[in-house]
Amino acid sequence: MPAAQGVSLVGERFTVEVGPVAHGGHCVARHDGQVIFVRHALPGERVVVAITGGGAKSRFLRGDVVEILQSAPERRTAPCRFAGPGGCGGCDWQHTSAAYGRELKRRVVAEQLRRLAGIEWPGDVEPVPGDVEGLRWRTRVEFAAARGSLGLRKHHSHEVVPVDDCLIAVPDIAATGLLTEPVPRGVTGVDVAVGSDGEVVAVDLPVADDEVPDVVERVTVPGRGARDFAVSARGFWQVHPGAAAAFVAAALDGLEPSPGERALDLYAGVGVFTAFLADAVGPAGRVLGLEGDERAVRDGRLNLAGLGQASLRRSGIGRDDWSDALGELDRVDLVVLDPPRSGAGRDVVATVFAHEPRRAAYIACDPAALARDLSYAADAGYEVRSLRAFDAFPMTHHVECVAILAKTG
Ligand SMILES: C[S@@+](CC[C@H](N)C(=O)[O-])C[C@H]1O[C@@H](n2cnc3c(N)ncnc32)[C@H](O)[C@@H]1O
Repeated sequence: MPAAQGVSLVGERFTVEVGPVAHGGHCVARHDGQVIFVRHALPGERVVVAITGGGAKSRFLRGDVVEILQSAPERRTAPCRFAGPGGCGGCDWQHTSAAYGRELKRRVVAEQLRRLAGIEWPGDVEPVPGDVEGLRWRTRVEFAAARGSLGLRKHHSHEVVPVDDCLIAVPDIAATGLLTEPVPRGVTGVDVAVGSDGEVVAVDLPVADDEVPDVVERVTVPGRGARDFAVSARGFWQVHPGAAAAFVAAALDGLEPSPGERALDLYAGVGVFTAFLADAVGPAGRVLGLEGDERAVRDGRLNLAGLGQASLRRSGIGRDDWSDALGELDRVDLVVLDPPRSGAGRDVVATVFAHEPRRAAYIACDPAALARDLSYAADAGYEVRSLRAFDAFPMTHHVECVAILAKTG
């Protein structure tokens, strides 16, 4: 531990009153004035917490609940036997219902928007259509190998907890038998993806990108039809089967694209927004998707075959000369921004809004990054017209937002 953090407090136990939920899957408590981010707690509980990180002079400590002295009414026994202190780090909120998990996420989204963007958000976190109590939804899982078997990592650790099932994963994943079979020598992990047609692809790691097969993902958007997307079994794809369609519907409902409009899809992946936008703007319109990953661009071009008004270019958004690519469009009416967890950042946001789009849809997997980018958009003269949040990762702290922006005023 760095000297600046003082004497390590790891292993110490303190009795604390648990305060509000915080971004990251924990609640805030205090001991002797020092903040502790407590996992496996719920607001309003009185618990004994064992410190797992930090020292006497640290800005904050981390800890796990090891005893519950007074439980919250929303607490339940985790359905998964691998969840909990010292267990698998994949889920944060197994010890409550999916509905209360959404309430906790609502508080986090509202707090991030208020604190970082000065926005009061009155919304709720919506379940993704088709979700059943937050279990058995995940269609892609990365298992790590250790001591001859597969498992999932502990929170903030490389240590692997062997598992024979994962209750948030679709049943087809455990049904492969992989989790109970010995792992061959040299295999460091297995990535499993289940396509929407039920095909299960398991890829031993390490592997070269080019050797990873595609799976097919069908996206059906009410009122906008169905499209199939080929995507690498290790490439980016929404892991909740209802998520991609829910986000496309929310984005396009907010953008209200018209025939002939010009649209930009930034961080386009394998082209899911590009394709549905292309359908909406029609042959007289134009859609340009930009994506940095070579394999995603290759798959995306195949997915867009037959849509003459759509193109996908490889571009490192925010890196050298990326904005030159925008010259392919004679104007920008609509924008979709779907950046990675770190957000788009001030420069990308400023560049995009300098084109004065009629509307933009921002799809965000991190509410703090979203709030920061919305504040940059406000500096560029754009305000939030609507913001929906989706529980696309039940039982975890992750939450996805779709914000629609238009010119202020
Ligand atoms: C959250 S995913 C969204 C993908 C796609 N819109 C979808 O819904 O399937 C973010 C995408 O941004 C890409 N990406 C990350 N950083 C990038 C950058 N600087 N320039 C271009 N693409 C980037 C990733 O490869 C990934 O495909």
